[in-house]
Amino acid sequence: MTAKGAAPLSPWRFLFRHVRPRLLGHLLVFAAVLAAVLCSIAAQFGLKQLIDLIAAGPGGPAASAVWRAFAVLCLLIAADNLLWRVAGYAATHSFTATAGRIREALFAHLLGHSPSFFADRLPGALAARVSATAVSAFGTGNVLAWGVLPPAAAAFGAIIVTAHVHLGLAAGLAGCALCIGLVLFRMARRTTPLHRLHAQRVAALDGEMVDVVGNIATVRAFGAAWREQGRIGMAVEEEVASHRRSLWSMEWLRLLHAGMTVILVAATLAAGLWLWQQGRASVGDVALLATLSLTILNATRDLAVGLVELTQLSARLDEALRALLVPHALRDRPDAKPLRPGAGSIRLEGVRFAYPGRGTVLDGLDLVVPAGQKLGIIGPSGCGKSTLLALLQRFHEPDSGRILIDGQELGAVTLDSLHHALAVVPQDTAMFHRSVADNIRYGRPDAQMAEIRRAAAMAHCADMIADLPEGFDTVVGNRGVKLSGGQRQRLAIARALLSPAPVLLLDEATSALDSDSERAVRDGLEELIRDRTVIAVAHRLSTLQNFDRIIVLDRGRIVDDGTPSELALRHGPYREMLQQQQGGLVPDLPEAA
Ligand SMILES: Nc1ncnc2c1ncn2[C@@H]1O[C@H](COP(=O)(O)OP(=O)(O)OP(=O)(O)O)[C@@H](O)[C@H]1O
Repeated sequence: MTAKGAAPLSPWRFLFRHVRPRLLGHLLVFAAVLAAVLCSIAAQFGLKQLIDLIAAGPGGPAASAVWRAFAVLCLLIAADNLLWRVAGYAATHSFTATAGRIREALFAHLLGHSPSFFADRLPGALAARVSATAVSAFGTGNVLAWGVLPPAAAAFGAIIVTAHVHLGLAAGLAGCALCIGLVLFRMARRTTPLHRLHAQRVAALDGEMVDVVGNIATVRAFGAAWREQGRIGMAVEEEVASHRRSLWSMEWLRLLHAGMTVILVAATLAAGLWLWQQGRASVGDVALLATLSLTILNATRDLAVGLVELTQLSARLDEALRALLVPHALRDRPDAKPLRPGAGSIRLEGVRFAYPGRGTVLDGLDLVVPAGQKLGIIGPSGCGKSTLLALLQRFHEPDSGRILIDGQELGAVTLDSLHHALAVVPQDTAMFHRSVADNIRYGRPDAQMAEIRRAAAMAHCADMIADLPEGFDTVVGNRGVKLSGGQRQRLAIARALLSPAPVLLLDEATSALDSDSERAVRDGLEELIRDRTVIAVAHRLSTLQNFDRIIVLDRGRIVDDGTPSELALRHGPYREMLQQQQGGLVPDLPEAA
C-alpha cells in the first residue's frame, strides 16, 4: 500500500509493489510466452529449411535429412503450443492472486480514511474504483503477457531470422518497426487524458446510481423516479460521449498503423522477389520472407493495439489510484502507543473545532468528566453535540486544545486502542446486510450465542427477534431496512451491551423509540450505562432523568451545567425544554427577588 501520507503512486510503481510477492509466478508467465514465440519463429525457419530440402527434388539430399527437418519442425510446433499452456496456467494463479491482493489492499486503505473523507464522496463510486483498479491490474497483466510481449518478441525474432536471409533488409525492417512503435507509442500517450476522463465518468455514474438506489424510498415518496432517470440519463450521455472519444482515439491509431504496415510488408516482399531474381535468395528464402513479413505485419498491429490498451488501462488505474490512495487525514502518530486501560475519565481542554470552510462549531470547550459519571448533553439542533462525540472518537482533530482519556491525549494513542475503549450507539443506527446475531455480535466478535441472547433480552429486543421469520438468523436487509427505526436502535443498544468498553457514547440512542418502547428499553439502558463513563446526547430529557449531570451546549459553548434536579430548578434552556416536554408537570419557580 502507499506509505501513509505519501503522494499517490504512479500506476506502474503501484503494480510492481503488488506483483513483487508473486514475482516468480509472473516471470514464469513472461518467460514461457517469450519461449513460445521464439519456438514459433524458429518453426518458420524450420519450414524454410524443409522447403529448401524438398525444392532440391527427390534425388537431392538424403531422405533422412528431410525427415530430420520434419521432426525438428514438429518438435518446435509442439513446444510452441505447450509453452502457451504453461504460461496460461501460471497466469491463472499469479494474475488472479495479484488482483485479489490489490482489491484487499485498497479496501484496507479505504477503511483507514476518516468519516470526513466519506462525507465528500459517493460510496458507490469508491467501491467501483476499487473494482476498477483490480480489474485494470488484471487486464494490464493480461495485455502485457498476451498482447504486448508476443508481438514484440515475434517482431524481434522475425527481424533476426530475416537477417539470416539479408542483413540490410533486416536492418531496414528493424528501423521501420522501431519508428512505427515509437510514433504509435507517443500518439497513444497523448490519448491518456481521454481514457482517464472516461474512467472518471464511469466511476461518477456508478456512484450516482448507487446513491439513487440507496435512497429509493425517498425517490418513491416524492414520485421522482422519472427525475432520477433523467439525471442518470444525462450522466450516461456524458459517459457514452467520453467512451466514444476514448475509442475513436484508438481507431485513429489503428488506421495509421494499418497504412504503415501495408507499405512495410509490400516493400519486404518486393525486396525478397528482387533478391530471388538476382539469384541471391532461394525459394525457401522467399517463402520465409513472405511469412516473416506477415508475422511482422501482425506483430506490429497487435503491438499497437496492445500498447494502446495498456495506455487505456494505465489511465484507468491512474484515475482510480488518485481517487483512492489519498493519504489518510487521521492516522496513528509514529510514536502512538496503545491506550492504557483505565476507568474512563475524560477531559477536554480549550477544544476549538470548525469543519473545513465552515464556521466555528466548538469554541474553546473545557469539560471534565470523572470516571463513571453519566453526563447528558442537550442543546439546540446544530449546536455541535454530535461533533463533540465525533471528536471524542477522533474522527476529526481539534483545531486547538486537547482531549484526554484517562490522562492520555487522543492523538498520542493508537486509533484501534482508542476505539476499543469506546462503545457507541450512534444516531444513525444503520445495520449491516447480515443476520441479526451478526449485527449484535459486531460489539464483540468472539461473543457466544448465549451472550448475544442475553444482550438482546437486556435491550428488550428478544420478543421482536423471536417474531422475525428466522429469529437471530434473519438477515436485516440493506442498512437494516427490514427493521423499524426503533428495532434498529434496540439492536444497536444490544450491540453496545456486548462491548466491554469503559466509555459509552450515546447519540440520541432512544430518539426512534415511542414512549412505551423507550420505557421498555430504559431497563436495558440502565444495564448498559452501569459501571461505565457515559456521554449521552439526547433531545428527549426523560432519557437523562437518572443521569449525574447535564450540560447545555449553545453555539459551541457550555451555557449551563448541573444535575438534572438543579437545572430543573433554575431558569434556563433545560427548564424550558422540560416544560415543553412535560407541560404542566414542571412546578413553577418562585419569582426572582
Ligand atoms: N461533516 C460535516 N461537514 C461540515 N459541516 C458539518 C458536518 N457535520 C456537521 N456539520 C455542521 O456542524 C454543525 C454542528 O453539527 P452537529 O451534527 O454536531 O450538531 P448537533 O448539535 O448534533 O445537531 P442535531 O441535534 O440536529 O443532531 C452544524 O452546523 C452542521 O451543519
